[in-house]
Amino acid sequence: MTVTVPTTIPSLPKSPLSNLSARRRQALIVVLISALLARSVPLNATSTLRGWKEDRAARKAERKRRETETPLNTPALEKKLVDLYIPDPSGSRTLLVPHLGRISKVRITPTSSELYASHLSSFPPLDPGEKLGVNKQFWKMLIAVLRVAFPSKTGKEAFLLVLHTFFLLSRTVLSVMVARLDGRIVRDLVSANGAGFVRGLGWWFALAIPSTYTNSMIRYLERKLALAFRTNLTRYIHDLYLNDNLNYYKFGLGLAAAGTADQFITTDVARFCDSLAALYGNIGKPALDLLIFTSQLAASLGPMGTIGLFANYGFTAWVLKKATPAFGRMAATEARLEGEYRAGLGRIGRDGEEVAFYNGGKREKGILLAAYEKLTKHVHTVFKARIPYGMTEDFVIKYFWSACGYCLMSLPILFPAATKALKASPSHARQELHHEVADRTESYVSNRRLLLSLADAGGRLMYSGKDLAELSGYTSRVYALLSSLHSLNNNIYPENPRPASLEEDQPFYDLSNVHGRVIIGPKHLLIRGVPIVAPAGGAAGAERGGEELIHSLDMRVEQGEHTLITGPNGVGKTSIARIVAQLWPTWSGLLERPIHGEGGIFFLPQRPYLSIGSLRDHPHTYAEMKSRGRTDAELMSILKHVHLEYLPSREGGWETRKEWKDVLSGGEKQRMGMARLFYHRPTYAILDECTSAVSSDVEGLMYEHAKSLGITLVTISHRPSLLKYHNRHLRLGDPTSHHTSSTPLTRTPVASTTNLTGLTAPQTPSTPLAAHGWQLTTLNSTSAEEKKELDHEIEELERQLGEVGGWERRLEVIGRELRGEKVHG
Ligand SMILES: Nc1ncnc2c1ncn2[C@@H]1O[C@H](COP(=O)(O)OP(=O)(O)OP(=O)(O)O)[C@@H](O)[C@H]1O
Repeated sequence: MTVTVPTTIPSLPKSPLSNLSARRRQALIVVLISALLARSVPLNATSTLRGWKEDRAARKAERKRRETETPLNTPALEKKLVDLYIPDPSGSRTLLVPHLGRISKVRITPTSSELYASHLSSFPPLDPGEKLGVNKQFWKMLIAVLRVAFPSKTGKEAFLLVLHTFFLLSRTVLSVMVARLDGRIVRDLVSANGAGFVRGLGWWFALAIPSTYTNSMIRYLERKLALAFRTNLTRYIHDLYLNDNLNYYKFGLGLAAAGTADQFITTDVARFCDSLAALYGNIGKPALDLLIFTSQLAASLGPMGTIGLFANYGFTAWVLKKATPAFGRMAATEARLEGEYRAGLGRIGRDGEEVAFYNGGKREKGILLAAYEKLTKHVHTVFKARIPYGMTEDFVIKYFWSACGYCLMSLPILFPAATKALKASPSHARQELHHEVADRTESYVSNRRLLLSLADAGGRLMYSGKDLAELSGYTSRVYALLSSLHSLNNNIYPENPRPASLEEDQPFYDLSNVHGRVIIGPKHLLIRGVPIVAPAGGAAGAERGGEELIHSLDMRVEQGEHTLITGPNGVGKTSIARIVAQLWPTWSGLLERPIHGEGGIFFLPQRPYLSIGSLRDHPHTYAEMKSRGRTDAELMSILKHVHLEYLPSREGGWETRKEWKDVLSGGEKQRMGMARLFYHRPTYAILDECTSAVSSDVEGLMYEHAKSLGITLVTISHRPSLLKYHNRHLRLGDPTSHHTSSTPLTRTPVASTTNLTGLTAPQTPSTPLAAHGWQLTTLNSTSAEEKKELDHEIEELERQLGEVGGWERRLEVIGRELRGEKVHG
């Protein structure tokens, strides 16, 4: 009988569990891995370690403090949360975050402007025609975003990554051990070795504990890593989005990337981080598995088998690359459509009352459904594209790979076995049969398990090609957001050539060509030669530039010069405020204004702004109030001036937290705005229709009070009744024809020119101004001197009127003398 014994099968190393030297080898591997990991820690590890230890000690102390506290009930918690955060002179903030009935203190250090400046060159604007996918541009974008998500080689993320890598390596080592043990158990079973079999089972369970722990830790660390990436990106974006350059406003205006910021900052960033953290595990681990398993199998499969294995990898990668649709572009499109749908929902939430009054639910539903349909249609396309791809993937990885595995395994068994069989003597054959079969069984079981793991690793590596493509989509979204914010922050816009269709005399306002001068700090407000232009970004901006509302405005306001701005709807009144507040650019000319806030200039817009927080938070947070020595009594006296003294008792105290924009009436909201003005007492206030919902009597009292506090008012309004609180009047549009009734009927403009440092308005007030004209007049009756002069004039006229009787008598005498009559006396 011919026995096919594969002598060339190098018997697998004895099980590490039963062989001491093998165990030593395993230990050596672990030591080597640890040494490798230790090497990955940079040389300045001592200081890093010290910093890390200090951090850990601080975190431990904070945890202990929280653990010793008894959880609070909601009202007590709310009382403790009187401050949203505690500011620090260094610019950091300690946030008070409620968590499980206790308050966690989280210190947030703002991102430095130097860091933003150093990152600017990494985020050039994305070319709209850029092809999305796993290409050179993708790697560039990924590296740029990683500078934010993974800021330091010695930071928390690096530590997590090292730990993650360690567990990934451990899992591979454990998988090899399990494969060997599997073979060993079956071998003992085949050779009826009961003791060995039981020992094997014992090791089986012993290995189960580190294996399951390793698997759980891998998942945990992957999520921690994703969260750490997200935290870094989110804080960086928040600091860039909500800074003094008003990037949030400009982003909303559509001057940057198309899309809504909330979708970008929430979903897209989260998806990017999850995808990136998972990809490390999905690529790193299988790649490592592939190396280790291949090296383990190479000894069994021989050089031909190993070459075959690599040829197989190459072929699979090529087939899958050919079969992969543009997953990156699809992911980016899906994110954009999700954003549009989300924006629709957000709008209904925000303007719910208005929609309800207009009974606009049906229309909004239509808009929402259309957005949702657009999204589902796209998702459908993605699903469909996945069918052939999934089939190819499954066929290649599950079936083709298994068949190849069997073939490869058969190579050393079938061919060298024949040679060995010829050489084997029949007397030895029977004797060795038992051992050889057992060895072969062990070898087969171990190899099969390794091959299965290899197929699994290879499969995951190939699947991750799709993940990588999707990551490229998310990367492009996060990159677009960061790049847009950087551009906005540095006022960088794409340069647009002047459109040929524009007439010669038409100015072209391109955002990349803004050269007005803005000086913040003077004690006056000066606008000299500034065009009032509504900016336009994107395609609209390229086509016709910004919209000119006023060709050039000159106005100077010194303290005490209360100025009322009137004009027809849409003429550009609020736009002046937008330019002064620097929401819109100063295209040319000069703008000088005080600093924003206390002691400077304050803006009250048409729509009152009320943040979520306590009633007290509206002028200031509790901590800020305390640091400035302001008191509740002072707050109450301010509320009296705006006739809202009933509010704290009606709403349950100063600490009550509510969605104030829904709780207060329109007039109350506007009066709260005035209360904030009185609290901050700026030198100048630009009031834009901010009392339109307040009754005239209260409005008058508030204006008088503002003036008594020394606040110079620049008011935008349609109410002629407000004219009496101002001594100058800026009329926009054509003042001879507009019907806003802001023209004073009883008060005559005494001059059409301003007498302020040579700033002049058009010379003839009666001349109809151009559609985009303006006229600044000084009103007379509020000046004491003018009043005195007028009194003198009246006295003189009355004196002259008193003389009329005498002159009439004299006229009669002269007439009689001329007729020859005799006149006596
Ligand atoms: N965000 C914007 N983007 C582009 N154009 C805008 C924007 N806001 C306003 N405009 C344009 O600027 C014009 C002037 O707007 P503005 O708000 O200054 O008018 P207004 O004089 O204050 O009008 P009203 O009396 O109705 O408040 C509008 O007609 C509009 O065309």
